[in-house]
Amino acid sequence: MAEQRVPDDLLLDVRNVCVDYYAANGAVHAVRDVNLTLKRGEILGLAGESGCGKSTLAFAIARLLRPPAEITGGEVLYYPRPHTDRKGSMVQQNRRGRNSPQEDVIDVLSLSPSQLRQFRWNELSVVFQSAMNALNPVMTVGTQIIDAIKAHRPDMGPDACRKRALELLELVGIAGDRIRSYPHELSGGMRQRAVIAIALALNPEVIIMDEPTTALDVVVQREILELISNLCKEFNTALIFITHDLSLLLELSDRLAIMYAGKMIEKATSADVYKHPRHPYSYGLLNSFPTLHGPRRKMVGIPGSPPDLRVVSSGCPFAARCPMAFEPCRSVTPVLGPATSDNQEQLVACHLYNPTYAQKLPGAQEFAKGYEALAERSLV
Ligand SMILES: Nc1ncnc2c1ncn2[C@@H]1O[C@H](COP(=O)(O)OP(=O)(O)OP(=O)(O)O)[C@@H](O)[C@H]1O
Repeated sequence: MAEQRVPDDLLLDVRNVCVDYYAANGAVHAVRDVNLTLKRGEILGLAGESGCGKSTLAFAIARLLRPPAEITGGEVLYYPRPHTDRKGSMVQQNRRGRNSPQEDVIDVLSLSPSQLRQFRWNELSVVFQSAMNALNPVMTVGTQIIDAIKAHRPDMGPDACRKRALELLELVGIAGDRIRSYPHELSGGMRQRAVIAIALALNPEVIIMDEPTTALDVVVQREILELISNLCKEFNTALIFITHDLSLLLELSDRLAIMYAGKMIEKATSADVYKHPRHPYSYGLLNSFPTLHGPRRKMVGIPGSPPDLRVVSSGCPFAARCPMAFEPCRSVTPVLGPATSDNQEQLVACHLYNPTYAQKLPGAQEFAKGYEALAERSLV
């Protein structure tokens, strides 16, 4: 059988990844057989309620998980740019597509500790939750940026490092004279910008940001999101942006991946999710947050809470909270597939779209009615 050609713009291919946390009262199956792809320069939003496995998946991709977490299956394949493309990579260039991506694919889960150190920062950097508190309080912002550069580019002299630090500060909108400022001398938004500067320091191909703006007020949050989006576009840096706020992701991301109970339940372009959130959970999540733009929507929320991730049962994990659940949802596990035959890009794991069970495609009205009825019942 002929080998399938890897698309030129493919950067990350996460295949069937499973992660468990081993606890005294049983293993928590936090990520269950997740597949995900990320293209070069793409902004992918990873959404889902608290505890659905977003951070665990991101940590698995970056190989940052520590015991009691264990990756129990799957692969994380990374397609680096050819070396010929990387000359002078400290100064960002227009990035080109690759000739033969199959040639030097990296299996992230099999990297040795020293290979991992190379991989992180150079190829992938991570901005954690409450990132602005990640800065060292007793070091100036400049020193912290320069240290990050020096650690990975020992060949760079002090002047070149300082020049690069100033360049990075300017990129994220911080005046150069702030290079001597300590974190406590900066506002929350500025600290967040400094953290982004560090993440960009070595010009990685992909940045993972896990709820980086939740501690900021809405206005500053929007400024930071705009900055992130502009920088990613300017340097063709791919981004996995994690948040539970789906409406925020609709504005920032090219594509969305929505998780529930450790599983991927919908994957689609942001435009498609905006028009038609296909999974009842995606609809509920979208209507749990107000939007600054777009049509006014009635906020309904999703009554109930996610299931115990220690239990493995058949059926849809969302069935117990789903306003549209019907018989097969409780016994047959849905798999991701196209929601409609005319759009192979919008994948949903829901029996409502399985012709074997369902007759008519549900629309926003049915979802809205369903959730309202559910909310009324949960008040009784
Ligand atoms: N050290 C741990 N031991 C046991 N279970 C854990 C541990 N860390 C996380 N979990 C469980 O793994 C599941 C996934 O957690 P994770 O933090 O990845 O979710 P999340 O979607 O990123 O949530 P949040 O937005 O709150 O960070 C949750 O059920 C959580 O309770």
